[in-house]
Amino acid sequence: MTAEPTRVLVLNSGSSSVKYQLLDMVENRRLAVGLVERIGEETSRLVHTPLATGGERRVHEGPMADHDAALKAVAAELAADGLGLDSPRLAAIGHRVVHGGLRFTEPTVIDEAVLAEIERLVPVAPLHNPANLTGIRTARALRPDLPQIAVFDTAFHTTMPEHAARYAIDVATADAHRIRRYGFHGTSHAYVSRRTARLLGKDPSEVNVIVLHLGNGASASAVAGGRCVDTSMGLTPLEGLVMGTRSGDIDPAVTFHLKRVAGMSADEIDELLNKKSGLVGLCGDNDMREIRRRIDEGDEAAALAFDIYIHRLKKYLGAYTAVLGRVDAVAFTAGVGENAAPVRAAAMAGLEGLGMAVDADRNAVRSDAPRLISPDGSPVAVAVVPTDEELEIAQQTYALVTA
Ligand SMILES: Nc1ncnc2c1ncn2[C@@H]1O[C@H](COP(=O)(O)OP(=O)(O)O)[C@@H](O)[C@H]1O
Ligand SMILES: CC(=O)OP(=O)(O)O
Ligand SMILES: [Mg+2]
Repeated sequence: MTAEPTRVLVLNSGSSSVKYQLLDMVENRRLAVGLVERIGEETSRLVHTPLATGGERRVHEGPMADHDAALKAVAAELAADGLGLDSPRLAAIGHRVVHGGLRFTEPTVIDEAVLAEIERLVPVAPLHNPANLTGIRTARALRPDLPQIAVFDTAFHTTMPEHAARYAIDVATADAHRIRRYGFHGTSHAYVSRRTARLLGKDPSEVNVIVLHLGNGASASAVAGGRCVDTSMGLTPLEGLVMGTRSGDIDPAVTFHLKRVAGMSADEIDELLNKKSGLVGLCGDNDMREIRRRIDEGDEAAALAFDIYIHRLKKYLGAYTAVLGRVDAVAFTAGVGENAAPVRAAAMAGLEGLGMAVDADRNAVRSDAPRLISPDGSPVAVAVVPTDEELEIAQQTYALVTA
């Protein structure tokens, strides 16, 4: 008797990391989860947790030159638990792909034409699409017979109206080069906005939610009745909030100034704004835990970086309140949003006029569960809703291959 293929492997390849999960979609459980960090650096680190066997968490440190090496190491870990990629139980592999342009609005079976389109979009997602492509190519080489599905960060944002998606620049130039606001982290914004509605006991179609996805990359979205109507990232994942290493919003003339006055090349400016700006540019650290520790020790650069980060968040909360007209909930998610109570408290401080507040005791609770942190009777519900991009990608992948 051959067991049914009911399992999905999800690969979420970031610029220097891979998060992965193996899930059984019928038994509704995760069999293995893991993370490879610092790919391409001197020492990479793989952390693998074999949930199915109940085995111990395994940690390996050593150099992994690229995403190909990382993925082969992941495949070896899975094989060691009897969950290898050669398993007939595997139904598909689901890949997070960051930039899908306008062409991909749904999960898509990957073929050569799809790969070519993801490749064509590399210039507008230079930190992400190359890693996604390597992940896909390695996975296809390991299991050429298996459906490989791409789930795009941009898909959820394709409902944005033209007045939110267009930049106010010459239309002919914009159209010739497909310059518009695409938005990213869409899988997370979709999952979290729906999960927030459920937390309120409502259908997603009934509620307006502002989602703050605050990870290393960070973005805000305004979701009206389940549809995205605005988001803070644009043509590329550089626009919007202050991030770990990215500037977010700046006057575009800063770039001309850097070129003309500081003599920097386009590539150097790109590197400056994407990798040496944001929190790391302001204070040398991009990890919010380290920044809070330094603030507690009286470090002024860390305190200013934190204040700039919070000021930008408040501006988006105000903007999206105006865009939505009525806000039912604000949801904090991703590494910073889920874990950093001081960020949530500071972002909400003084926003009583918008109907937003946090209860200090509720905000201090540490938990993996979606939860409200606003006081009872608050006009806007403020929530912490852990994201699960991998589950969302697995569900979309399995739905496509079993349709
Ligand atoms: N306990 C914590 N307290 C504060 N910040 C945290 C904590 N845990 C993680 N973070 C922050 O979350 C970030 C990573 O978030 P994550 O959503 O995993 O990002 P990404 O998916 O972009 O790699 C870290 O850089 C750190 O700033
Ligand atoms: C699009 C994006 O910024 O993704 P990440 O947060 O994984 O870097
Ligand atoms: Mg992320």
